[in-house]
Amino acid sequence: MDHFNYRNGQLHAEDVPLAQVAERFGTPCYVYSRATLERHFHAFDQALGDHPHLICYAVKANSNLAVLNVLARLGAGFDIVSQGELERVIQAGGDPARVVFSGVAKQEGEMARALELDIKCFNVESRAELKRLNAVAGKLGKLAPVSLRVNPDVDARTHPYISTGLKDNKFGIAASEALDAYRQAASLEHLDVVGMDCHIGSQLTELSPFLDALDRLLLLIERLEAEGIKLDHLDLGGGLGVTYRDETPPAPADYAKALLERLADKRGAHKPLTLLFEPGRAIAANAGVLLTRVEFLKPGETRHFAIVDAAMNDLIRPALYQAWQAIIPVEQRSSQETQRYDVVGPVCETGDFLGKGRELAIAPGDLLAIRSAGAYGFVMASNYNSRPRAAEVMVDGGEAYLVRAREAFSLLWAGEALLPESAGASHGEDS
Ligand SMILES: Cc1ncc(COP(=O)(O)O)c(C=O)c1O
Ligand SMILES: N[C@@H](CCCC[NH3+])C(=O)O
Repeated sequence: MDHFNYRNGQLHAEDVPLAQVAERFGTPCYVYSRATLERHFHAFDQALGDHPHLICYAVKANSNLAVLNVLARLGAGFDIVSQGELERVIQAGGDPARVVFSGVAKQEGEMARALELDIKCFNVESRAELKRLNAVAGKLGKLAPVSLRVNPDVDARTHPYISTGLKDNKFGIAASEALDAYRQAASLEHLDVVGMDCHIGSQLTELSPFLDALDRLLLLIERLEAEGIKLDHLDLGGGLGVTYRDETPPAPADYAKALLERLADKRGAHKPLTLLFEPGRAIAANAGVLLTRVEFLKPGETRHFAIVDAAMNDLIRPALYQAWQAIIPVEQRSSQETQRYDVVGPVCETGDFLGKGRELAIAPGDLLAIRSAGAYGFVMASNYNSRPRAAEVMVDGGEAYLVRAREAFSLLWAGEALLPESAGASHGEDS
């Protein structure tokens, strides 16, 4: 569900016609809907009802400051994977006490900064990380709250590049090793064991892998309790999928209900564990579109190309995962005949496509919207081909705000330097 709809043949974001946004801010341009972001956050938050919980939005999905700010104002927590994401959360008004820090290779400096800000929890992914965190916390005279990310070896049945909960994946601590790792954590002086977490993959469209993972974690929690290691929270990660085309993922309410029921079944009268979730895509994907303009139509012998001004450097999901995202005209035309196009960008790679074989009625100069681009869109953009990054706009009711300007060309060489004139003087000389 989102707030991108046609009215009088014009695609709108909330009450703003997208053609107007393109006119004002240029293309390519990401457009986000505040109302959709809010609705998606509430869907999770309300689904948990009275059960103690915290929704920690996964910043990696979309780390635009305005997006983070919208969520911070709703009282969201945040799941981060780098100091960069932490600084963005703080800049956007997020509460560090609601931040959980995931990732397989946290550096000492990143740990120190997170400890200084007193974040809620470190989701630790290896024994070596436990030791490093203990040492950093010791040096700073801090007690680091930790949860161990357990790899439950559950098949998330998603794209192999975004499956994270299998033995073969680099993430987390194997379930078979977890008890021992918890004992180690509990023995380290500067660590405070507070939770357990897992994240088995992204774009999951079925409930069963989540439930299987939960069952495995609950077994471990029981064993830990028997040894006197008591946890306050259980973090079930993110991963809930969205509809890009015809997928039918469970709604956040059904997903939460199923997990709460399983928890009630298995934990009975135990003191309730606070539940944490780390949704990224389910909150942001359908809250954004990428606007692009048709530069040329290029008929070919075997296929026709619609060459647009957005490219794989702006949205890499189609090229990287063969992901399908809807591409629709911003202004509907009834008169033109449709044609099948490969929608491609200006980048010099055959892999630079945004969609293949799309039926469109378009002419050069027309605007297209690539849907479901609010998550893993701008954040994965690059400057490949020395292309500046697209603008980002947030729509709120009838207003459109520029929340990040299109990158200036000067940024493409900021921080670089030519070699000094003297360099290379000895080059090629006989020694
Ligand atoms: C640890 C962790 N938490 C949360 C997420 C967010 O996942 P999603 O966007 O699928 O909800 C990810 C990415 O898959 C992740 O690696
Ligand atoms: N970037 C991926 C999701 C990665 C999830 C991160 N753990 C995508 O666009 O589908």
